[in-house]
Amino acid sequence: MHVKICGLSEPGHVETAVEAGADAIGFVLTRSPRQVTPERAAELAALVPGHVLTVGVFRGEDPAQVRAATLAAGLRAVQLHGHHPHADFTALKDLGLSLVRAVDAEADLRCGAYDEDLLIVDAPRPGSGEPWDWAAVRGRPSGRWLLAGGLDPANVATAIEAARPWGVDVSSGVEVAPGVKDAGLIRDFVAAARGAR
Ligand SMILES: O=C(O)c1ccccc1N[C@@H]1O[C@H](COP(=O)(O)O)[C@@H](O)[C@H]1O
Repeated sequence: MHVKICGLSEPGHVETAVEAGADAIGFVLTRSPRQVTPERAAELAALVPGHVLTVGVFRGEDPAQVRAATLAAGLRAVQLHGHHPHADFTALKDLGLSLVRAVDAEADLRCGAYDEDLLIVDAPRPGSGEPWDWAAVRGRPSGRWLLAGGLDPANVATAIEAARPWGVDVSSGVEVAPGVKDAGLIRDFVAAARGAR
């Protein structure tokens, strides 16, 4: 089970996520209570070992803005939220980074349909912490895909059982307030996701 912890902004929480065994760590580079500057993301990404993927999270920015921020932060993957056209992914292909397409359940759920390397199937409002009907997508996405949206340490095993994803992604569910992560919740989330059947 691939586990991504998203929206980190403090060095201690990055270290906690790495120690807990996260496979990917997301830095939000778009408007959000979790937004960090590319310079801050670069400082935080420097704490992440090579086996853990560092991801820049965007929503609504054009490819030129995404390119500039991702390169400034030195990240290894780009996550585009919303209904970006195929051309936006094509425009970023030459970066040689992993491309992640993050959409709601109404979108095309074939991983790779937009030349992306990884698909995230998320709630209609990304980063809101709102649970949704995870079981509704069971069997629909193809390829490597992460389930996101309203997951937390207490419900992630149920969500995995319901949707059968390749991995999971969380932001709000490991926080005590919007944008304020909690080390214990990060550890609990990784352990619960890994322990799920
Ligand atoms: O986390 C954010 O603030 C955010 C903002 C804008 C776009 C995406 C964002 N995060 C992504 O949303 C889901 C997690 O949502 P939740 O808070 O756990 O319900 C995940 O894909 C994050 O990468």
